[in-house]
Amino acid sequence: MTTLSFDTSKLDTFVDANELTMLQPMVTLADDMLRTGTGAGAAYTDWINLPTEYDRTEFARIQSAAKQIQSNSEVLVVIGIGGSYLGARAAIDFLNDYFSSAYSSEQRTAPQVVFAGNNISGQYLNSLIKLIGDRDFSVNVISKSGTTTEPAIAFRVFKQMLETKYGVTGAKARIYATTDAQKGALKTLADEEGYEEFVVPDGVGGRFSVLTAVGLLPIAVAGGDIDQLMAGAAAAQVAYSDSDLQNNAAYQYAAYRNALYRKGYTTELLINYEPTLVQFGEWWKQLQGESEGKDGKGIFPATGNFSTDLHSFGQYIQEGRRNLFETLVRVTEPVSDVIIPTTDADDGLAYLQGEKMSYVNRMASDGTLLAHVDGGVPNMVVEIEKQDAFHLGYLIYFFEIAVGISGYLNGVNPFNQPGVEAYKRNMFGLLGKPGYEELTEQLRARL
Ligand SMILES: O=P(O)(O)OC[C@H]1O[C@H](O)[C@H](O)[C@@H](O)[C@@H]1O
Repeated sequence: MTTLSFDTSKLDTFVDANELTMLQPMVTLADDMLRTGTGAGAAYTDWINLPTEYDRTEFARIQSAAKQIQSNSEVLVVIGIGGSYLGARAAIDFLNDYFSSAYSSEQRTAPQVVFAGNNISGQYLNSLIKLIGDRDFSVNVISKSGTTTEPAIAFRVFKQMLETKYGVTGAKARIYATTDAQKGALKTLADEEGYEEFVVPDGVGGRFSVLTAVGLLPIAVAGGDIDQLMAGAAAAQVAYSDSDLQNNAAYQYAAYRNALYRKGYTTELLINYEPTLVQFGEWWKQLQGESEGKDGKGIFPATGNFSTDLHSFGQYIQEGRRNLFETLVRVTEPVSDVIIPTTDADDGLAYLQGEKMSYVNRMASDGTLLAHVDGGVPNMVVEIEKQDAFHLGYLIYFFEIAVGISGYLNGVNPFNQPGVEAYKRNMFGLLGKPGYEELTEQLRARL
């Protein structure tokens, strides 16, 4: 089996092979724009070669910082929003036991990694503070711009907590700042206070930054093998470098999505059958949504956590409006398994006794796929062999390179996100931030 297989055999009734061939010239052009830096947003495409061209010295510093945190902290608070936390959260869930975050100190082999600054809820923050209790903790504050409101508020709170607990000097030694190399409020503060700093490279946008210090430090603290993560991404960098659709599964994925979109399939559901993959879907949603949803177009990215959601909106997928398609992400070898117990009790499960749950799960996914295809929902399958760091790196790169091609195929700049500013402006206006006086008046009059 290959590291990642991409199966489009159930698309036959939706997309003709000929349609893909017709897209090849556009894919070739998109590939050229992406790789020669002649496309829109080219200044933000350094993630393409990141798996092989990263700062080795900083990488070693990340590993020693992770060891330091593991040695003096029971908890690491990762403060960030969007691309500054989704990748780490996805990877940590993907690589660890589902409930590892709830383990007791005795059960734990690495610090508990918790996330703050990804919402504006005081209730959430209070509950997190309660969870940390009197345990030793460190903070990794992450913001590429260094000016995002949500993490800035959370950082104020945790900085104060650290100073109260460890004193001003002690606190500084427990704060790790991941931000721009030159600019932003966080960079200025980190320089002034002397925090250990890590860099979000200029040419890597937030949603493409999981393989930089942004993702790597929290992942390493949680015990993830970041060498293997980078090795997997590097292998994918080689595997997905050919512009010929026949030889490039990531490009095929981009082209099929485009063909489907043109036919009115405007919502894509990324499907999983493992709770440890749920957060991967959240990471993917930002990657797709911010890259493609602009200029009045783009596929709407959503997720399906199965079989759970089959019992909630499964009905809609099967028989609702026919504008959906699904991309199933599944893992061949289960991380662990349960054998369905043998019993005399007549609970209707006699035909399954002695079977592995992974077998039942597999049959559920195969059966669902066929049912959804029969119901008019195109399905593609991305399958990785194992749920480990190497395969995760490979999978991340698959989706990243695909979205670059996909954005260009749909005629948008996949590397900006101008629309995200609209809510921020209104929030600042309503909060009365200096410089927004006129807007403040206009908005308040409308409420
Ligand atoms: O890392 P930061 O600069 O704090 O940005 C965090 C996130 O917020 C922004 O609004 C952007 O739209 C996202 O692309 C980004 O990942």
